[in-house]
This record gives sequence, C-alpha cells and structure tokens, in this order.
Amino acid sequence: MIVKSMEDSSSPSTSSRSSLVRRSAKFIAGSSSEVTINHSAVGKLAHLLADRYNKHDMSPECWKNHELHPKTADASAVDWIFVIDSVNFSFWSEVEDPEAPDRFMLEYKNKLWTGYWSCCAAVNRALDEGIPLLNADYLVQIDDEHVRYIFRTTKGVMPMLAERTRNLREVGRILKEKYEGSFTNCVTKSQNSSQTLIQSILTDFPCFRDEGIYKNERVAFYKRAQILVADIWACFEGKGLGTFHDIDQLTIFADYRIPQVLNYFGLTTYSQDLQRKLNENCMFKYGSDDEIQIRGCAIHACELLVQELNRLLENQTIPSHVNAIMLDFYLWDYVQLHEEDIRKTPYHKVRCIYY
Ligand SMILES: Nc1nc2c(c(CN[C@H]3C=C[C@H](O)[C@@H]3O)cn2[C@@H]2O[C@H](COP(=O)(O)O)[C@@H](O)[C@H]2O)c(=O)[nH]1
Repeated sequence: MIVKSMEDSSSPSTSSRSSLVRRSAKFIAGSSSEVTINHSAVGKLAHLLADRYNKHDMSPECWKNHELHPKTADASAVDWIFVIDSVNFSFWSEVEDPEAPDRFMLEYKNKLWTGYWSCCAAVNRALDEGIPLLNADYLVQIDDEHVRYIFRTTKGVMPMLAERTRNLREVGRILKEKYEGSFTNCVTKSQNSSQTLIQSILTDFPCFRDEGIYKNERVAFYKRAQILVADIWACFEGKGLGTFHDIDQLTIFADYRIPQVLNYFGLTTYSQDLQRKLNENCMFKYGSDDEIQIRGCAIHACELLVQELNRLLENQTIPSHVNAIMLDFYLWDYVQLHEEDIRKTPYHKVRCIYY
C-alpha cells in the first residue's frame, strides 16, 4: 500500500509538525462520514467565548494558578512538565460514575484527585517523599513496582501502569543519551521555535509519535508533543524558556475531553451508528476510522472556532487575539468545572499511550 504523505510537498523544510496536524484535520473533516461539523454552532460558541475572553476567563495564566502545577518557572518545572506529559494519557475509567469502585482516586493534601489531576498529585507526592522522579538516572531504571507505588491510589487503580513505566524508562534513557539528563537542554536547542522543539520531541522520543493512516493518507495529531510545548509556554508565561515566536502554530490537543465538550456545545454531530457506539460505552481502537474522524474533526472545528473568535476579538474597540492553546485550556477546564452537566455527553474511550 503506497501511503501518500500529508507533508507539504511545496516546501518540506518549512512544513511544521503542527501544520501537518492542521492539514490532517482539514483532510479528515473534509471526508468524514461519521462526524459533521455544524458551522452555525461554531459562530454561536465563538460569541460566547469572546464574552468569556473579555471577562479574562481565557488566559494562559490559568495554568500556573492550579495548586498542583509548579509555581516557579525554572529548569525543574520543565523537567516536571516533561515527566507529566510523558505519562499524560488514558485516565478514564470503564464506568463513568465517580462513585463506581474502579473510578480510581488518590488523596493528596487533603483532597481527592482523579484523572489528569491524580497524575499530577502522584508525581508531587513522590517528590515530597524524596523519590527523584525528575532525575533521568532514576527514570532509566524505574520499574513496574516503583510505578505501582508512585501512582498508588486510595480507590480503584490507575490504568496502563505498565505502559507508563515503559514511557518513563524510554524518556529517561534518551534524556541521558541526548540531553545530558534534562529536557531543558532540548528546549534551549530549539532556539525559541515551538515547531523545532516538536520536531526534536518526535525525532528523539518515540512514545510521542501520535500518527495514523486514514483513507490511505498519513495523518498526525501529536497531542502529547504539542501539549508538552504548550505547558512549558504557559508555565513560563511566554517568557524565558517558554519563549516561542511561533507558538500560535500549535493546534488544540486531541484528547478525549475536547471532542466531548464540542459535541456538548453542538459543534459536532455524530452519525446514528457512531452515537450508538458512544451511548453503549463501546471501546474504540486507536487509529480506527471512527476514532480518527472524532479527533480530526475536533481539531478542525477548533481551527474554525479560533478563526471566528479572532475575527470577533480583532474587530473590538480594543483589538485582541487568542491562540489554540488558550481555547483548548478553556474548553478542557470547562469540562472539569461543569462535570455534572457534561457527563451526559459520552466521550470516546481508547486505551493508548497517546492521549
Ligand atoms: N486537550 C487537553 N487535554 C488535556 C489537558 C490536560 C491538562 N489540563 C490542564 C493544564 C492546563 C489547563 O488549564 C488545565 O488546567 C489533560 N488533558 C488530557 O485530558 C485527558 C484527561 O482528562 P480527565 O480524565 O478528565 O482527567 C487525558 O487525555 C489528558 O492527556 C488540556 O489542558 N487540554
């Protein structure tokens, strides 16, 4: 099978990884049979978001404000973000009910955390206990027993622990081999280009290569590679190690929450067949047509949303501008803040190491 590449044949040297994601999403949305993007809903949500933006509800500062995220923007924060985003995937439970026995949770600093936040809590708890989880010499020899202990829960079990061990060992080995033990060296090598950094991540760290084949074309999503760069940018508030002159090239991060919230707001409609699978809590296969269409259409719908939102903001008395990261963080946080409401909208469940 000859797989044509989505590479920008006109100028391969400038075709950035995020533009490959953008082209993939446009291609998928243009030929999607199971997912429809509702353009009128895009306009409606853009107006709502413009209002939220003007009320300062959509700023990258939200990243640092969360109690579990690093407060000091330094090399250790970069290493923290890199470790988190190496295992930042698949936190969902088969049964959605938070009271269900297997909805894993862990207690940290007198609060119960689940999902992504439980991952952050576990890493912070390990560091509090003196486990050198940010040190490549420790990561390269980490084993399943260490990981079971580090990610131990108060209730239920965090899924895919063996895969998290494998990722941590892999990144530890590569940090030692290529970056003198710290991801900060990879960041400084990128010379303030988000696209150069994403390229280095994809070249050197195989566990970040989130790609697939759709209708005989190679498509890319790069969710964890892009969110890694976005988290560094947000943590440093676009300064110092977080300075990226091309940060606006990033797309949103195609996880399982963004498609859910877009469907909740009516930006996407699913075919009867796909909706049935979602309602029946079916498991989806990473790289299947259904899954690629859900992720690709979510990215493309958000591209349209960012464009429409910026059209509104740029025509205001005091013109303004947002990027895909700010939209993504807002939508993802919206899910967390309105969980009761959004839970009625099912999300696609995939077990994979990419999101
Ligand atoms: N697209 C997108 N996906 C994100 C995040 C985050 C972390 N967000 C914090 C950082 C900055 C923001 O302001 C947020 O405070 C985690 N995830 C993904 O979600 C899934 C976990 O979901 P649940 O099971 O509900 O915890 C899993 O795939 C994880 O990789 C994000 O921001 N965007």
